[in-house]
Amino acid sequence: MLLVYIPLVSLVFVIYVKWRLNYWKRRGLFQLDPEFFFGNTRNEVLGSVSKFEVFRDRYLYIKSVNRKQCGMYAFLDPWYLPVDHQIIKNILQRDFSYFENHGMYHHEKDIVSMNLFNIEGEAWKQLRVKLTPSFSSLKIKTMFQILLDKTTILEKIIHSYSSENEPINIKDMMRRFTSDVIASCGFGVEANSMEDPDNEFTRVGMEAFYPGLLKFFLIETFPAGLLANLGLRSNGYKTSKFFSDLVTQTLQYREKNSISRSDFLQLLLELKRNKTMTDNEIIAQCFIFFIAGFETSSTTAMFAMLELAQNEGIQNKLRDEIRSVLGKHGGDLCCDAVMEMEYLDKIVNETLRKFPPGAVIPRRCTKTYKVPGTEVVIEKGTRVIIPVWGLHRDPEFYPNPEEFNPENFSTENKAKRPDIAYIPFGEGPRMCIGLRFGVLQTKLALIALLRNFKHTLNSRTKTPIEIDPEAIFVLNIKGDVWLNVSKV
Ligand code: HEM
Repeated sequence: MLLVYIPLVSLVFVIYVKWRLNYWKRRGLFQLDPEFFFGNTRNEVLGSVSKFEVFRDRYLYIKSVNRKQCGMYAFLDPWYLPVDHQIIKNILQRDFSYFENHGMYHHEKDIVSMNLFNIEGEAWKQLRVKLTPSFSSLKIKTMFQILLDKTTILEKIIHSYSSENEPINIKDMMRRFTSDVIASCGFGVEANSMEDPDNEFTRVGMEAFYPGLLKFFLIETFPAGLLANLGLRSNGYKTSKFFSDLVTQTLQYREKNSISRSDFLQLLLELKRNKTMTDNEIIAQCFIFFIAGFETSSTTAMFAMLELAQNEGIQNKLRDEIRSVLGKHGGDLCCDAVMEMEYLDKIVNETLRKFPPGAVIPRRCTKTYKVPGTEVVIEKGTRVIIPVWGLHRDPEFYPNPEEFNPENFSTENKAKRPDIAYIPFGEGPRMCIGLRFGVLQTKLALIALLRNFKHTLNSRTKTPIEIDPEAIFVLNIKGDVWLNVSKV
């Protein structure tokens, strides 16, 4: 009997898989050739290649065969990949109401997962409205002094490396700088990770960022309710507990001692006093500010330094600008001085173009959508991938996309391409809420590193660089980046 059933069940399975992997063809959409069962994601799931590079190259391939969009499969799950800039713009802006969710795992039992990035629909809208004032230019100006204090520490540390003629591991140093900034501006906690390498904050941040491919696969594949009830914590049990305890204790301390401080937690505490936010909601938002804020900015500063260390002319020009603007401000590193540094702005933009931390942006279709100007219909529930890195490396928008050229951001060159060709912070109502803060901390790190020091690439840095396949949420380099530093 078994001999009859096994081949029969196998046959039914094969037919089912093939039928699933024909989903896009049946809907009249060009599709990437899927592999049996794995679809188009085998190499990413096995960790042999970075999913960010895969999507960048897919974008370039699909454009090269003159297609505007395509279908693909994560195992048997159909995903939609637009490459036409107008379709992408519609999804992110005009037709946002069809694609308002990131489609990320979240469940109430997993407190930190209920954060602004993950939650959906009406709950997201309401929370976004409540949190937006916390990130206004004015609020960020009130945190400037905290940022400045951390910048001064960074500069002192760089000074000691140069005096001792020691190379700096800039990847690690930038992580420590941004985690100290966010811990302090976020919740008034002095993480001191720049001075204390074994600090808990950096460890916790790394655990959240590198969950491992297996856990990522589970989260992407199985229903959130099932996983949460089985005890899964998307960002690790220790990370969740660390944040819950830290925020709860800080909240209690401030309430008990009537302490007020100009940081994000204070703004959340005011929402709690107005009865518009609960303790658990506060914990989740503190968590996402830390997680979304530290690795994105630290990799931006790291990639910028990697480029500058290899482009002496650009590095010198930037240092000249920093010195000249600070000179006009009597040597005072103030918010206005940072805003006046136009070349620095171009360099940060060019870094975010060449190496966008959010190299793909996920969306979930929330209402069945007909792609304008085509017959293609995207069903409710379909995963959509916005190929940010592909747009940023598209020769149609950037004539020499592999070259690090800050002049890509001259007024003249910006006017030559559509705005949507540059979206390191996403676009539309769901774009990054911490944009200003992220850019400011990156710029301050670069000022501290460059105004009095010259950097070159140390031979311990592996070139050409490799992208880390295990970096799942934020684009990163495999291995470390070492720089020689000397006083100028
Ligand atoms: C260079 C620095 C940064 C980059 C490149 C970056 C990039 C991004 C991107 C690509 C998104 C998704 C946007 C979309 O779906 O359209 C995002 C969302 C988000 N970012 Fe950032 N980010 C940065 C810094 C920060 C900082 C400093 C914070 C907080 C302190 C932050 C908090 C968030 C949050 C909470 C969201 C979710 C917004 C929502 O879903 O409504 N980010 N970021």
